[in-house]
Amino acid sequence: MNNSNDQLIVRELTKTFSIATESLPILAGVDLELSRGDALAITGPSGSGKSTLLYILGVLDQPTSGEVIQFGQNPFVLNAKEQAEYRNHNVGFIFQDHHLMPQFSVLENVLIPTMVNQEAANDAEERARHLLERVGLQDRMHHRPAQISGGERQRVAVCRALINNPRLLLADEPTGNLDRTNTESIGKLLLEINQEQNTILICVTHSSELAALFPQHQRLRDGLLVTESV
Ligand SMILES: Nc1ncnc2c1ncn2[C@@H]1O[C@H](COP(=O)(O)OP(=O)(O)OP(=O)(O)O)[C@@H](O)[C@H]1O
Repeated sequence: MNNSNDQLIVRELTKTFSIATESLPILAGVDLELSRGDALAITGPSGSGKSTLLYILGVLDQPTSGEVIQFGQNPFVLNAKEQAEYRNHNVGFIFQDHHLMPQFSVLENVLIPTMVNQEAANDAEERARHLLERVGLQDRMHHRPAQISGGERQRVAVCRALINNPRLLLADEPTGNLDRTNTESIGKLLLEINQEQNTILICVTHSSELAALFPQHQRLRDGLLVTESV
């Protein structure tokens, strides 16, 4: 039986943006249930609300209505400071653009999220080194982001997302700037790490090649998630 402490549960989630007097419904009742170890790719047309959904799941935006329970907790009842702590402890983000700090080394970039997490800071450097070794960057730790390749930069971003041991890993078009070979290798890396660290992995992508690697695939259409046959 599934334990709700290990689950992400979304029921009837809606999101409507209001611009002046216009209201723009984007998510129209999304249902989703995932457990630790699950990996889901979400595809859908441009503007269908994929990033909006991911931002809500990452507690970076509020739903308009509906229920979101993550690991037995509703993060939307928390105040802003508590939400920031919740995100830091539970959620890892990977974006299309790596957002690495150019003036810091690869190792320092991976350590940034530990600076506000005292608990994680203890053995942080050892874990950062271990993660960078895990993704094959043991010889690039002291390079600056400009001194490594695009695929390597995205591997650093993966390590940075993992440094606080998140239970939920969210990737928004993580291979959008990469070629086919790097797309496949980042996709496989995310899926291997998802299994090794028992995370819930959700990846939004336009790449059908990347989505095809995932054991679960849903499409966002007309504000709803629809299962795609694999
Ligand atoms: N803060 C906002 N205020 C108003 N409208 C917004 C806001 N954020 C997103 N939208 C609108 O919501 C819709 C969905 O945007 P979203 O970025 O989630 O789509 P997407 O499926 O991720 O698109 P893409 O594949 O092009 O990245 C878009 O039409 C966008 O203009």
